[in-house]
Formats: sequence, C-alpha cells, structure tokens
Amino acid sequence: MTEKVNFQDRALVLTEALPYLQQYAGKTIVVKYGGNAMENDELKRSFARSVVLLKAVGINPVVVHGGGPQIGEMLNRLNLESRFVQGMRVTDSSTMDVVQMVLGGLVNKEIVSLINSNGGRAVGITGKDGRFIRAKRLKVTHKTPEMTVPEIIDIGQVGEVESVDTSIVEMLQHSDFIPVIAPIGVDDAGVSYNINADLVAGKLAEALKAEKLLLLTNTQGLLSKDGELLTGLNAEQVQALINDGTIYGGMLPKIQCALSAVGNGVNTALIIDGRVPHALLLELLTDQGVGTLITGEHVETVSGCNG
Ligand SMILES: Nc1ncnc2c1ncn2[C@@H]1O[C@H](COP(=O)(O)OP(=O)(O)O)[C@@H](O)[C@H]1O
Ligand SMILES: CC(=O)N[C@@H](CCC(=O)OP(=O)(O)O)C(=O)O
Repeated sequence: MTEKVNFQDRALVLTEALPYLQQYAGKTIVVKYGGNAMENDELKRSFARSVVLLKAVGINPVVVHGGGPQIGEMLNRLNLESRFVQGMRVTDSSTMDVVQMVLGGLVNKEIVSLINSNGGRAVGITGKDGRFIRAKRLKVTHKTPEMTVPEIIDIGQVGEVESVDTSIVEMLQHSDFIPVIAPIGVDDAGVSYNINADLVAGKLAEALKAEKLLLLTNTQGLLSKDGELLTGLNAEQVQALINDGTIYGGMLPKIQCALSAVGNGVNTALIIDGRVPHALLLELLTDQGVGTLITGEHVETVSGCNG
C-alpha cells in the first residue's frame, strides 16, 4: 500500500513538471554555479545530474561557474594573499596565474567530468577560447563625502565584459553539448582578465537572449540584516540596501548582474540556494520555486510558486 502511494506521488511529480517542460523546451537557461555552492561531492554530483536531466528533456543549460573559495584555497597553499575590493579579487600577475589554473583547470574540468560521467556531453571553455569573452580592465573607484573627486583603486587584472561572441556557445548547443564556462576574458592585446563569474553569467544570458538566469549560491536568496528572505524590491530599494550595507561582498555583483540581465531581455533572474540538492530541478520543473526572483519590475521572494 505504502509503495502504491509512493508511486502515485512520483507520477504526480512527473505530471507537475509537464507545463514547465513545455514552457522551457528549446530555451536557454544560464546557470551560474557559485564556488560556495560546491560544498561537497554529493552536492556537485546532484548539480551535474540536474544539468544532464535538463539537457535530456530538451532544455539548453549553459553553465558558468565560479570558484572563489577554491582560488582562495590554492593561493593559501602557495602562501599568496587573497584580498577583495568591493567584492572583486585584487589580481596581480601571480594571482592571475592561479586564477587560470584553478578556474580554467581544476574547477572547470571537475564540472565537465561530473556531467560527462552522469551521461551528459560537456565541453569546458574559458572566454579565451575563440576569444569569445572580450574584456577590459574594470575601473574601481572609491569616494567618501569629504572627497571632491573619487579615487581610482588599482585592483590589477580584474575585468568586465566588453562583448560576448555567442557563436561558439551556440555551436556547442546545436551539437548537443553542454557548455561549461570559466569566467576568464581577454582583450585585443591578448591580456587575460579575471572576471567575477556572476558578471559573466549575466552578460552571457543577455547575449544568448536566455529565458532565465539562475544564480546558485550559499544563501536562500537575498537576505535582510535579520536573515529574512527579501521580497518585492525595486531597483531603487536594492540601491538603498547596498548603501546601508545590507547587500555587500559577493552579493553585490550577483544582484547587479541580475538587474542588468532582466533589464536587457532576460525574462527572469533568480538567486537560489545551491546547497539544496537538485535546487535546479526544484526551481525549473516543480511548483516549489525557491529563492529571490528578479524581474524587470521588482525583486521578490518565490516560495511555493515557480518563477
Ligand atoms: N543581503 C545579502 N543576502 C545574502 N547574502 C549576502 C547578502 N549580502 C552579502 N551576502 C554574501 O554574499 C555571499 C554570496 O556570494 P559569494 O560568496 O560570491 O558566493 P558565490 O560563490 O555563490 O558567488 C553570501 O554567502 C553572503 O556572505
Ligand atoms: C574578479 C573576481 O573576484 N573574480 C572571481 C572569479 C571567481 C568567482 O566569481 O567565483 P564565485 O562565483 O565562486 O564567487 C575570484 O577571483 O574569486
């Protein structure tokens, strides 16, 4: 009897997925997999299986990964310092070497292998491949009320995305591969740039005209100072939360790229908890959407409904 109920529950879950499968069939979903959401092997495996499942049912996932904690760990092993300014890693040339080793090598190939060993066909690239992510040096400034002009802070080889050539990603998608992208860009002179992975995911989602941008991180979503999930915010309210320090560090580029993406043609952006096993499937294919939804009009909390 118990078994019968279980089977019925499973069938219900599958039928519940039908409208979402129909809605997302053939659509591109850009998934940013944050280094903080890669907590353990089981979570990484469940992420890879979710990505493979999405591809198998006709959705086009494009993975952009981070790896901030993994870079930090390697810098530590090499006795090099990790320093951040406004959420961006200060990147001198030795740090850039480590960033390329860890993001383009270790992390990228681990995700590729996990997807492949779970039946998918992933290809890992950085923005230097085919020079598809053109970058320029990110200008960071700082101004206190006492200062008349902002001071420029040199944070080294940190880049922002200047343009994205989508042809290599589209070629992979059309050949049924799953692109797995490390956030490294290059300029005309061949200089490499360390780019925050949220910014790459946002710009790529815009360039690909993606249906959704999903940012998987290690919090439930955008939180207030009391740890409550935030709801119903517009861009101005978000700016106020940045000014009063509620949004800081790694959440800054996340919320900014999400707002930019939905302002530039991506239907919705969501910040979701990547520590929940199969968070991707829960968000996309069930009624149990979780996290903070960002649309053109406002930022809201999704719970019990799919954004
Ligand atoms: N208002 C906020 N709500 C949730 N997290 C926040 C907020 N402000 C700052 N953060 C920080 O942002 C972090 C997520 O960004 P980050 O560390 O870069 O993760 P990821 O590796 O997933 O990109 C959270 O762990 C938290 O420390
Ligand atoms: C400029 C800059 O800060 N780049 C990031 C790139 C990795 C990243 O963004 O990783 P997460 O998504 O895990 O935070 C860094 O060096 O940590």
